[in-house]
Amino acid sequence: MTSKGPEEEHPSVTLFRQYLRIRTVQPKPDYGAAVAFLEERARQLGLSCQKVEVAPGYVVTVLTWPGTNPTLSSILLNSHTDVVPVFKEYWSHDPFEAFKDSEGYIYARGAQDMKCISIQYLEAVRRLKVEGHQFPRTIHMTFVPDEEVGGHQGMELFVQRPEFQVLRAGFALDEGLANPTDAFTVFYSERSPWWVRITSTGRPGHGSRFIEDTAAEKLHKVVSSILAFREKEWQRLQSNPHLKEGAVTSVNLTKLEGGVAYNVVPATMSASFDFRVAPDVDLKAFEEQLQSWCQAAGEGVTFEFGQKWTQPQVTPTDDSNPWWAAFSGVCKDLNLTLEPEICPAATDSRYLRAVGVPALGFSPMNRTPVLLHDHDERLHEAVFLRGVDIYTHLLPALASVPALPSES
Ligand SMILES: CSCC[C@H](NC=O)C(=O)O
Ligand SMILES: [Zn+2]
Ligand SMILES: [Zn+2]
Repeated sequence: MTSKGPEEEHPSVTLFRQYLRIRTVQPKPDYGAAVAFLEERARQLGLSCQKVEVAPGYVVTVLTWPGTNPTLSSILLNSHTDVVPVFKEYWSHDPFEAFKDSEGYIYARGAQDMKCISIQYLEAVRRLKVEGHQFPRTIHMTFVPDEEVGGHQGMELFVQRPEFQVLRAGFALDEGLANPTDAFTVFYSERSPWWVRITSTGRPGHGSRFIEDTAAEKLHKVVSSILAFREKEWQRLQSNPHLKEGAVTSVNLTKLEGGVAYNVVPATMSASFDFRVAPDVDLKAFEEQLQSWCQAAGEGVTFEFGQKWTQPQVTPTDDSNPWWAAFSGVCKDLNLTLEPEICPAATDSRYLRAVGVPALGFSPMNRTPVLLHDHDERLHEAVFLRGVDIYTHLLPALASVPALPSES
């Protein structure tokens, strides 16, 4: 399916490259251009297009292909429209040009995360419609803003809206990760992001003196406790070949703040940590642990949250879950090897799962290095087109799952 020159490029690849050129890059994404692009897709596909402004300037675009049995819950195909910033000087090609090299690799921010998937959904639906198919369940494609900065002005608000209730989502697909091997990664849960800022206060004074009870000394103690915990989790991961990254809790020290001059001992210093808490962790006990690390460091050490997710959910990956049975059944028929895992990072799936919608994180990219958020993010056009094929098989199965006990 690889095409060589632009004149023989597959139209789905051309569309993908057009979408990649829209600069929906944080922190100032051009959402207007993305919404206009999606409205035009809806028009071309003969699908209804609803725009839900969840916050001023933040529009969720919903394209709907109605099913034949409106009593059944629907399939939600979710993708976010924003992409992360770039360090342009490290790229081999302009990250918003969607350059395709002679081998067929498409270079662009969003090539993996996750503009590929938006277009794959659209192209799979187009193909199935053209072939005259109709399925019992309605398929909604949701294109949401703001995911890359936490989804607080996107999916988090959307799931609380009446427009979301009306969709009656029974099951959702969302993003996953590329897999460098022959297998495909699928996420059934994710770790909870806890962004924690620890502030230490202590006695100030002249930098030449042996001052006791300084902010720095106490902050150092907490940092040591947390980094020791990090090491323990890292060792746990390293020593057990059955554990994948998402199954342990990670933490990184990502910010240190404080101080005004070399010779002034500051009264306040802070350290910020990005924790990703595994879904089997008792969150109450974990917060108590944070508390006790701070207390052990001395007086005047406190913490606050920049992000605190407390509703981790797991979508079952056994045949008791009819959605999993349909999804994995198709993969089996297509001879795709699945590697079910817990997503190490956070996606909009957490908001969906938290309101009771089972969700799988799946980006159909195998034999592809994980380049999301990285320099030279790229995807081979053949892998992209194979992804369209895969969705072309997944959608009929998912949209034909018979009525669940709760639906009859
Ligand atoms: C925790 S809100 C930020 C969400 C972000 N998601 C994708 O990279 C992440 O850092 O996982
Ligand atoms: Zn993403
Ligand atoms: Zn991302």
